[in-house]
Amino acid sequence: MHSSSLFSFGARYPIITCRVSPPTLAPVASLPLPSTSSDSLACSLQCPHFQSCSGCTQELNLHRPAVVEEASDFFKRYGVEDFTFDSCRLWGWRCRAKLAVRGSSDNALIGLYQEGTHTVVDIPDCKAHHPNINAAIELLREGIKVFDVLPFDEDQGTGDLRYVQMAVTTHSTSLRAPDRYKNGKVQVSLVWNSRNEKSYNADKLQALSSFLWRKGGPNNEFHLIHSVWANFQTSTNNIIFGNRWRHLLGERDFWEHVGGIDISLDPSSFGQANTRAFDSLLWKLHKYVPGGSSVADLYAGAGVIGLSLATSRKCSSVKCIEVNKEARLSFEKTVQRLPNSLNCSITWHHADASVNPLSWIIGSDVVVVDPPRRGLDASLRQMLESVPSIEKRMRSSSQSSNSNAKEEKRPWILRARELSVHAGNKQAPEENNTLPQKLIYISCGWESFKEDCKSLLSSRAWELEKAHGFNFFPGTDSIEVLAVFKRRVVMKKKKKSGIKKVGIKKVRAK
Ligand SMILES: C[S@@+](CC[C@H](N)C(=O)[O-])C[C@H]1O[C@@H](n2cnc3c(N)ncnc32)[C@H](O)[C@@H]1O
Repeated sequence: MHSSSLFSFGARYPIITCRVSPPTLAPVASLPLPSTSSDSLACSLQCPHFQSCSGCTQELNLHRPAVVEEASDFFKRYGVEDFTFDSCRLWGWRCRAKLAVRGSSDNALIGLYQEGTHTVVDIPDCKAHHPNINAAIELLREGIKVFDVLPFDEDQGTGDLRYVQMAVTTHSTSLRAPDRYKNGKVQVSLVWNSRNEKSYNADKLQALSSFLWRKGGPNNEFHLIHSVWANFQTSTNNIIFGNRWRHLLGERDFWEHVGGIDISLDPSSFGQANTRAFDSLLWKLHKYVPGGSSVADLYAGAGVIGLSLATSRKCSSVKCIEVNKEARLSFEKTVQRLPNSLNCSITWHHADASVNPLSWIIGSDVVVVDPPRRGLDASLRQMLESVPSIEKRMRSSSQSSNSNAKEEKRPWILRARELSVHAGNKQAPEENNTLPQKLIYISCGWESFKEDCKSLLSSRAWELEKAHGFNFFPGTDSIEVLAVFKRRVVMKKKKKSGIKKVGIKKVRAK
């Protein structure tokens, strides 16, 4: 149970929508809206791991990370007076966690690194995790002990289990909607320190996964485990996952429901950690995309944003660009569950958005970018800043060239076309030379966003129309931003004609 309210702090503060949910799953009475120092207490983390674990940095005022005020002031400076902040769920929000496994089989440490070290802190009572992630961790800990699974030793490169990824699906249509979140099931991915499933320690992997399924699978009073996967990784670098994935037990497909569509997420593709907050962001985003638009979704992952727009805004075309080829399978599965009536050309391209970025946005009305924390690739940002001059050049060259379409020869475009997936009822539209009038920037990195935003605005190609913040990471001083830019209208200077103005007499109608 949670309380949901809208409260405004007047002109100086952003509008904050706060949904206060309790740290445990037991139903509690709605909490009154915090207004003074009692804010901090009502919305405090209350986590025993705070300060030893690097995951959370803010213990009080979870509903209002300090950066919100800075963001509000920043947007005001650029003409957006009505920045809003949606606070969403404050505890148990994390539906996707990657955790290191260290220590010994008798005393496994499953958690995050201590700030600035490679010492893993065990976090069995993490308040950010969906409670079923914590339950699955306990089961895993038991299995590690029973089967003498050796946690990874970074110095020696030895051991069996390096990391675990836990992802919760809250999409169970057999349950009543209010019961779905708390009954989420966990997809467990074990990152195994071997080349493949035939390696010397494969029997332990098999024993551990069977244990998780036996104790947490559908034959138990509480069905906790959705599925078990293995990822094989032997490299000495810090990269968590290797390239080889194996589905071991349970359902292969993992479904979630956000932004009005069912989405499939394989463990290897990017998924947002805060499912409910992402859902809120998507619904807000829909409002800014005119019906029937052509959309380019850059940094698309499995195409969740583009596909949700295709459905809700009846887009005429959606083009998703993503560098991780593993996301393709999830995209294809999601497309299969879209409504049959959709009259949209949908494509997903395995490509780097920073290489010839113009080719990806040409022909689109709206471009959506959702880059990693480091922000936009410089080549993409520069291209977006040059949109007006590119448009001008294209206009004059199309007037001078004849109308016969040229054969495409650029290798990176031909390659990306080969690696693309085409879905939807509609054929890909004829390529036209329009460039987007709207740019929607979704950001999880406030510092890089500010730099990109300032640069886009100083180019005078774009102006800010709206901005919203979402509490994607309660317990930290980070927020997710949704910023809407529109093309700046440039007033044409009147040409001096050189002819003297002749006074025009107003003739009154009689
Ligand atoms: C913050 S995630 C967003 C994913 C997706 N929009 C979603 O919400 O599920 C950023 C994505 O950008 C991808 N990416 C990073 N650099 C890229 C690039 N240069 N070109 C295309 N995709 C890139 C990553 O693989 C990742 O899937």
